[in-house]
Amino acid sequence: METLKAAIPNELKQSIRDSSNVEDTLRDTCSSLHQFFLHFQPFHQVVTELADPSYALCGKSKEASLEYKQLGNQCFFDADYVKALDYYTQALRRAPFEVGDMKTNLVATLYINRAIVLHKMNLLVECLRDCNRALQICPSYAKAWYRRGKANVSLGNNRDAICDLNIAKSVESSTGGKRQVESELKIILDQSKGTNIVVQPQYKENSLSTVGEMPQIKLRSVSTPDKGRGMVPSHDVSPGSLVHAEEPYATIILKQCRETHCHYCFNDLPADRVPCISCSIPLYCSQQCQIKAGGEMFRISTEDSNILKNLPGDIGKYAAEVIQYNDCEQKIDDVTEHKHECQGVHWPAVLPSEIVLAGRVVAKFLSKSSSGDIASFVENLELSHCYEHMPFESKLDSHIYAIVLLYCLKHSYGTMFSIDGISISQVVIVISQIKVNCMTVVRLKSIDAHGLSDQSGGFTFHSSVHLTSNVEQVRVGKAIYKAGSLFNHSCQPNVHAYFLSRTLYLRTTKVVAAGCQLELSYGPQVGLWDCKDRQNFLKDEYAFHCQCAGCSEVNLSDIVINAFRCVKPNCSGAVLESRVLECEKQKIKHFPIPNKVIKNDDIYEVCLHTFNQNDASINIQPGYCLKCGSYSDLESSRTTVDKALICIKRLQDAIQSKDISNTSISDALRSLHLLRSNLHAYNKVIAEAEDNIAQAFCLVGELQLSVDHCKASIQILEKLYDPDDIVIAYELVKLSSVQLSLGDDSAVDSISRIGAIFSRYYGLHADLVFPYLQYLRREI
Ligand SMILES: C[S@@+](CC[C@H](N)C(=O)[O-])C[C@H]1O[C@@H](n2cnc3c(N)ncnc32)[C@H](O)[C@@H]1O
Repeated sequence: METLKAAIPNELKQSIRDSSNVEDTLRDTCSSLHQFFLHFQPFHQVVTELADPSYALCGKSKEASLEYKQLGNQCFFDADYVKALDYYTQALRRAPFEVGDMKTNLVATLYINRAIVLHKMNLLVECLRDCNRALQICPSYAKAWYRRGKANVSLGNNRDAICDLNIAKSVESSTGGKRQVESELKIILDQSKGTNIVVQPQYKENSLSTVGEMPQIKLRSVSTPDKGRGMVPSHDVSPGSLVHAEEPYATIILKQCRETHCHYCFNDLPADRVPCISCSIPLYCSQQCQIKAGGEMFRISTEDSNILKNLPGDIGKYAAEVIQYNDCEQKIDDVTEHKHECQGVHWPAVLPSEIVLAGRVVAKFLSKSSSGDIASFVENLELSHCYEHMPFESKLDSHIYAIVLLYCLKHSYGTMFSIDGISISQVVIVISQIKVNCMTVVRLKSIDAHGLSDQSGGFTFHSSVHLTSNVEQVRVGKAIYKAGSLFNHSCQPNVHAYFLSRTLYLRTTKVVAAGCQLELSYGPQVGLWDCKDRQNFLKDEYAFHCQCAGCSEVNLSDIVINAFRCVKPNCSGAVLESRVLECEKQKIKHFPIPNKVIKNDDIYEVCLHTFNQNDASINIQPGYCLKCGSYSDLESSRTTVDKALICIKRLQDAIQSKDISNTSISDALRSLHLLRSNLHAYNKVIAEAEDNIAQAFCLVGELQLSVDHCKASIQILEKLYDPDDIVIAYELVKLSSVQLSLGDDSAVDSISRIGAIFSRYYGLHADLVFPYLQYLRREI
């Protein structure tokens, strides 16, 4: 890409810098750049490498698959099942579907090899699912029926096991094999004599289960002068109400999650992950997701399935059920998001995620449009964009990527569209729409103090240890939601956005009066960063200047979050550095002070002097206390704080490496003292230091001290955020787990508070989003 960029003539770059969609100059710059590339050999080279399957490493390869299979076999014989599992998955990723290995289909063989490993690892349901997959490909695969029978025995499903083994006996061709199955059958039949055989339900593929809560609130779109379109409710809405639920228009997994999360539903990948049938990039949690993303199903050879027709009545019915239930349930959507990328080509793996997402948006349009009229594409999408406000580098990148992407898509869509100034400019706009409207899909993950994470939602706890649990938000994907894009941003949001699988849910966290905007946070919010940092982030990421109440009205959090303390011993005033002060001064000037502030408000406590001034004559200087006007030498305080922070960082590293010494804790305690004597009591840095020290004390078993420091951290965060903010609930999760370990009765209060906050933010979905909650509830 850099070669392409460097070769573009300066004159053309200048036109791109000045290009605008409004004045229609964008089409000309797109057309000129396209013409330039057409005569530039390295461009053709780039496109060939990206879009020609013969150059790509993402296709299927029998040789590569067999190599991984061999490595898997070796690890299996060495009883290294974890590695064997991984090698068989890698082999499956690369195995071409139609290829045989000895007499059996290679993919089916690999599923069975992996099923045996899963059985050894006692992952029985996963083992059963792999057997089903092998049988869907080769219904008369005796080894697969046999393995299925063995897994069913381990699961206590004797009835199914007997059926499986009977089928295995019937389809097994060798006498030795038949004898082995017979002896296995005899053992189960003997065991089952005199006992009632339990009929278990068939183990199905993972399903995308969601709780059936539907939004009941009527919303309408309104137009506002400062934020464009926005969404408002038609009547008053109480906190915790579900106001919106939506499936995405298009999604893409983030590169760093490709090996850990399902490429379709974004949930954690299980041990029996399912690779794409036609290329070696995506991994799915189930066949359902694989089919929904790629549109391809395992194909059963008719010749092979005929063998099952010879089975006696009941057993034949049973076999048909095992190998076909997925097909019956599965409704295949013609518009699948991965199909057009799925020819083993390189571009979906190497282009930036946003560009691959733009490809998915375009592909969705193309597969739905009859004429391939790409000129009307952007209009149909009805999303806002920021092309005019994008910096030059982004404008240039989007021109280059739009041309490259269209050439890559051409390989899948042939003559459905022509590549010219019109189509390229449409894709440039789509790229800028993605910049403004794309949501990051996140998952909540809890990590205990020993670094173990809750992968499956199923917790196994030792009765004596209640581990501290840190709640972490993991960014897993990017998605476009068409109606969801109409909700504006606020740094003091009244709506909380979260995701179950790929579905977006929006829930109110405050009372919202009829006609008032429902606003969510695009990332930054009051309490997380100061006003300047939030505004810079929104400018860089979304290209707008935030006009929300949090950025225009004075609030306690923005004043104290980075503040120093006053030199006067008992003064609670905040002292600001110039960077923060500039931003706050703007707000103070426009804040109707006497009306809004009550004298005993915290905010009055930290900047009383400022409020006593007439707003016309406000003259605050960096380094002067906002309450009493005393001067502090911020340079010397900054030096002390920086030194103390080095020490806190050392403790953080020690926590990460689980190597905490008494010296590192006592050094951190001294640093905490220095922070407290230089920074304002509500400064976020103190909260973070308290939190680190709490974690360290927990790890060395000093649980009471851990509780004390955890509480100190929460007290500050309650000043920076709303006391009922979800961030406080995350902190309370840590506190309550240590309190439980101590047998401290106040755990009950902490857990009730967590429950109340979670149900406001996640409603009926709270337990699904954060299964650890169920464990905490059980404890009280
Ligand atoms: C996802 S869209 C929201 C819907 C948009 N207002 C529309 O008309 O389509 C994001 C765009 O809305 C505007 N916007 C959203 N929140 C804003 C805020 N707090 N301040 C200023 N503009 C905002 C910006 O133009 C931003 O690029």
